[in-house]
Amino acid sequence: MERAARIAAHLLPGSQAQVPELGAQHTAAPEHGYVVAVLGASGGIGQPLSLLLKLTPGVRELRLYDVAPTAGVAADLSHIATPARVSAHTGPTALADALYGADLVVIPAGVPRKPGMTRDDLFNINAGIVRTLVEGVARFCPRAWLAIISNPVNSTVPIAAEVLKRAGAFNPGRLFGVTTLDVLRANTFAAEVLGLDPETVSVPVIGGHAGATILPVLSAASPPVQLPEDRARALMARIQDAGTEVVKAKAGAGSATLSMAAAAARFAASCLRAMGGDSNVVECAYVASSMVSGLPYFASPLRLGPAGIAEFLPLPHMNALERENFEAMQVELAASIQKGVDFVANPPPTKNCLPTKPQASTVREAPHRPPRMAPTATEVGELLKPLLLKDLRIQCRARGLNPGGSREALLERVRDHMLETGNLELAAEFNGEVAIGVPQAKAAIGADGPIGVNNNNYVRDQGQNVGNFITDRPSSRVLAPPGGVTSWSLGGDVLPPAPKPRPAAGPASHPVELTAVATAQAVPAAVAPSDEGAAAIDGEGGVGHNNNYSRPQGQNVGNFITDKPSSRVLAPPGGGSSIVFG
Ligand SMILES: NC(=O)c1ccc[n+]([C@@H]2O[C@H](COP(=O)([O-])OP(=O)(O)OC[C@H]3O[C@@H](n4cnc5c(N)ncnc54)[C@H](O)[C@@H]3O)[C@@H](O)[C@H]2O)c1
Ligand SMILES: O=C(O)C[C@H](O)C(=O)O
Repeated sequence: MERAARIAAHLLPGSQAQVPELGAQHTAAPEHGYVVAVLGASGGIGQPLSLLLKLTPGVRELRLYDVAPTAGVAADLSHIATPARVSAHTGPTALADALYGADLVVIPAGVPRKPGMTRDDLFNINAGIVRTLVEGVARFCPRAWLAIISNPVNSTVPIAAEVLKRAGAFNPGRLFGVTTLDVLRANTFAAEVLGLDPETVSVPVIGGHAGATILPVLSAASPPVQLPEDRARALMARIQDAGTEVVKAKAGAGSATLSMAAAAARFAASCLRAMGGDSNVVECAYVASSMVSGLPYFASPLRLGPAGIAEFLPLPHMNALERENFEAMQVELAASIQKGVDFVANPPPTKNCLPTKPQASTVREAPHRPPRMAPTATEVGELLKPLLLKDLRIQCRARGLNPGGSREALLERVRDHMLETGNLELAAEFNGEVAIGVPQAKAAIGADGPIGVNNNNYVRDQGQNVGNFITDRPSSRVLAPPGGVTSWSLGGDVLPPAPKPRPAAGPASHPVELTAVATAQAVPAAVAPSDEGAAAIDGEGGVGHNNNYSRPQGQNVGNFITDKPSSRVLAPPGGGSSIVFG
C-alpha cells in the first residue's frame, strides 16, 4: 500500500496536500474530502482511473457509474485501504444516485477509436452519450466541476456547455475538456529528445485534442526545447499523432487507456487541490475561452482556484513553426466546435432516456420517462443474437413454430413472431420442459431507457478472458426453484429510484453500495441475465457490446466453465418474468 501511495504521489503531483478544505465559493460540503463520480467507470480508462482516484488523497466518495456492470469494479477497489468510499451505480436509473451532490464528475464514457478512424468518427455515438450524461449533471449536481474525456473532445465539450446552458447550469469556469494526456506526451517525448527526466520537463499544449489542433509549444517549454526545424516538426508530429500511435498498436482493441487514466487522475487531483484552496494549480485544459478570436473553446494554461478557472494565463509565445500550426488548426477547430453546438441546437432523432430540456430549477427531479415505443426488428434481433441453435429451437417450440432449419432461419422465424405478437418473452428448457423465463441472453434492460448500446470496450461476446469463463448456470443440482420476479421494461412505467440520502462522511458500514447487485438478487439465479458480456443500456441506441474487455470466447484463452448445468435441474425457477416495451 505504501508503494501504491508512493506511485500515486508520483502520478498525482501535489496530491500529498492534506485533505482539502471547503473552498470559499464552493458550495458542496466536503467535511472530509470530495465526492468524485466517474461516468464510464467500467471501461478501459474508467477502471484504472478509478483505481488512481481511490488512491488520491482528498477523495471522500468515489462513485462508479456505467451502463455496463460496475459492482465488480467497486467491490474490487473497495478493498484498497484508503478512506474513499466506493459505490457502484449501473444503468440509467442509477445515474441520479451516482451524481447527486458530486463535487467533480469525470466522463470517460463512450466508444474509442479503431485503426483508420479519426476522433470525429466517434461523434455520432459519443455526442449522444455525453449529452445524456451532462443532462444528468445539470440536474443532479449542477455545481460540480466537469471533466470530459470522451472524444471528440473538441466537440463534446461544446455539447456539454450547450446542455448546461439550456439547463441554466453552465459555469464556464468548471467545464473542462481533459487534454492532460497531450501534456504528458509532450513532456515525455521532449524529454526523450533532450535526454532529460520527463518529470523535469513541462510543455504547454494549446488548441484542442485532435491531430493538428494539438499544438505543443515546444519553444515555450521549461526547459525550452530548441531544435532544428526538421526535428521540431517531427517531434510536434509525434505528439499530435500519439493517440493514433496507440490505436494502431492496440490493433482494434481500443485507444490509450492507462496513460489516459494517469493523465485524468492528475487533472482530477489538480481540481481537488484547487477546490481546497491551493492557489498554485496550473493545468492546460480545453475550456470555454476568449483567448483566440473565433474559437469559443480553446485549450491553454489555466490557473485553477476554489471556484474553478481563476485565471487564463497568457498564451505561450510561439516561434514561426508553432505560429504556422496555430493558424492552420483554426478552421478545423472552429468546425468541430460548431458541430457540437449544432448537435444540441438541432438534435438528431434520438431514443434518449433523459429529456433534452431539463428544468434549471429541479436539481433532484427524477429522470424523465421515455415515450413508449415498440421494439424494432434490430433490437429484437440483438436480443436473440446470443442464442445458440438449440436455444432457438426451444423458442420455436415454445411459440408453436417449426423448430427445424438453420440458426439463421430460426432467428428470423422467432424474431418475426416476436414482432408480430409483441411477446418478447424467452423460453428456457428445464428437465425436458419448456418454461418461460429470461434466458442467458446477454441483455440487461434499464428501467427507464430503450434498449441501448453497451459501450464498454471491455466486453467480449464470449467472455472477458480468452478461454476461461464462469457462467451463471448452476453447477450442481438445484433442489428448489428460486423465487423472485424478473421484469424488463423498455420505456414503461418504472420510475428510477430517487437518490439516496448520503451520510456526510466517515467510514461506511457497507463500504461498497452494490446497487446493481441488489437488483440482481431479486432475479432467479437460473434465469438472471448474466453479468458476463451483458448488454446494458445507454439510453442512446440499440443493444450492443462496446466493452473492449468482453471477448466472444472469454477473457482468457482456452479454459471455461460453460453455462450448462452439470447435473439435473429438478424444478424450473420460480417467479414471474415479463418484458414490457411500453
Ligand atoms: N481525452 C483524451 O485524451 C482521451 C484519451 C483516450 C481516450 N479518450 C476517449 O475516452 C473514451 C473512452 O475510452 P475507453 O478506452 O475507456 O473506452 P471503453 O469502451 O473501454 O470504455 C467506455 C466505457 O463507457 C461506458 N459507456 C458507454 N455508454 C455509456 C453511457 N451512456 N453511460 C455510462 N457509461 C457508458 C461503456 O460501458 C464503457 O465501460 C473514448 O471516447 C476515447 O476516445 C479520450
Ligand atoms: O487517440 C484516441 O482516439 C484517444 C485519445 O484521444 C488519445 O489521444 O489517445
